[in-house]
Amino acid sequence: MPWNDLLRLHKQDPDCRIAALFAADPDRAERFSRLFDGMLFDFSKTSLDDARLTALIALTEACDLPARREAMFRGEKINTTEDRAVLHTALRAPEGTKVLVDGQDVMPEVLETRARMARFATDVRSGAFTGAGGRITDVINIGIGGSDLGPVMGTLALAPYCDGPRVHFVSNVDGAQIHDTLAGLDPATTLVIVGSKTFTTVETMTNAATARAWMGRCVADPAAQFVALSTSEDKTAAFGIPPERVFGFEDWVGGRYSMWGPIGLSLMLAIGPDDFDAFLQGGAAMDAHFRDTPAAENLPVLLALVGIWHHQICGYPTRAVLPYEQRLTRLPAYLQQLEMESNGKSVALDGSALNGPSGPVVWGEPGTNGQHAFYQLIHQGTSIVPCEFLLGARGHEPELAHHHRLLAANCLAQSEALMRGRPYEAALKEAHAAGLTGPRAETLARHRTFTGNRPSTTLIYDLLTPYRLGQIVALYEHRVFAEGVILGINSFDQWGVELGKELATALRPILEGQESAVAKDGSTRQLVAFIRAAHS
Ligand SMILES: O=P(O)(O)OC[C@H]1O[C@](O)(CO)[C@@H](O)[C@@H]1O
Repeated sequence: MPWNDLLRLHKQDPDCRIAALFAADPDRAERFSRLFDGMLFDFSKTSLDDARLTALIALTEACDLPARREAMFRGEKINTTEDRAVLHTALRAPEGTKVLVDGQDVMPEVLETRARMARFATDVRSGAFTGAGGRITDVINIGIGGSDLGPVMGTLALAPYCDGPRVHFVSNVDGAQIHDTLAGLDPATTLVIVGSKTFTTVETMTNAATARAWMGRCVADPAAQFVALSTSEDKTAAFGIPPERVFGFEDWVGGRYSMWGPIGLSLMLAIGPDDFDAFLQGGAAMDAHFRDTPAAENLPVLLALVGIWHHQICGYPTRAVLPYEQRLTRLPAYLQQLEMESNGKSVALDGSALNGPSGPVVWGEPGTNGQHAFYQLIHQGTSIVPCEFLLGARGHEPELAHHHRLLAANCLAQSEALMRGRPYEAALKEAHAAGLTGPRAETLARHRTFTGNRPSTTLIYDLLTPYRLGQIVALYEHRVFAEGVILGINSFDQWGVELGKELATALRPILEGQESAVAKDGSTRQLVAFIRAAHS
């Protein structure tokens, strides 16, 4: 039983010193790192050794990960609760690939939509497509969750490649966001993209209606400057967007896996179809690697296994994602949806209660900013937080290479400090050297002691190009899938978001004063009363 083996291996040496593993094995860094297509995943600063890694790999065999993976790529309906295939990989598959769903090759339609998107993006970027006031200067992507986070994250990440119209994102139903976004824009030169898989999400439809009313005040035919991205042609037509500006996709693309197709249109408009193609190629390269590489060499599988070691076996409750890459500032938020909406479940695929913990809490912030905020807890708090560092070896600003050297030095210093720590004796010596003596020196030394032995991994690559971003996003997608398979979870549904939506619908007439709050609990009644009072 691999789970029992893993628990036993952890129990045998729960405080195994990572630094001692390095001391015992001069080749540890190489042996616990994997290089793939320009990126190096270094997991040597963890407490994994050969036996532990072998037991983790046995997990992938016990759940038959290779067969499950093939089932996904082959278009089988592995999202069983929604009876859907899971084929976001088709969106980035190269021409010539065949992908069957219910016996039908979906690739001709995928490629046709990709080509239509490229033609439209080229027209907008060149000025061939205009608004009522001429060339499009600004694009607003209205969408939420998977219809927002991927394009926002990608557009920020690839800022050096953005040479199209300015792209803005509105997701929150809080009117403050659309108000502040529209405030600086000219409706006559703005294009509005409404991105929603279902075209029913209340936040998106509310924002879309507000944007249409705003545009309608200056533009005779506002629908002419609207684009829809959705699986639902009926609903986009009912909203008044003509079919030539609707880019459709199928229900086998999950919202949080959808930035590779129509939902990525805002990114394509920003960086252009060629760079968007490079992004797809990076994703496809990671697909081929994930599909064809044995577990011990397979980057997404190894990321999943290291995560399982830390969360399910060592019991560390959260994981920090720390990009030393300011332009990946929204990567942690993107990964929160990808990982927590996918694997935050307590029921296994067969409907039974999950046998152990689900996926962990994922959080983070770019370095070096985080160092001056929450790293204190990471270094000295009582909870151990495994850290995932990401670092580009080069930046896009050669004239600012000294900034980048400092950035890289900080990233490397953090993982070194987390592992090495500073023993009490060293802290005491420093206190003595600073002229302190007796109990004062000892107390200060205790405050300045770092236990160390805190695990981290580093994903390092040359430069954050569109191709590289594609690899990184697909790497994390497959990591989530591999983790879900090992835990026995369906990573592709999200029933846990439904109840809040239903209750919000019921609360709306109560807040409007049309219905009574009497059936609500005391806290909800009190909050309703406070809001109503503020409006009276
Ligand atoms: O694209 P849609 O259908 O508007 O959904 C937006 C988001 O809402 C969710 O369904 C959760 O409420 C996400 O899974 C999805 O990404």
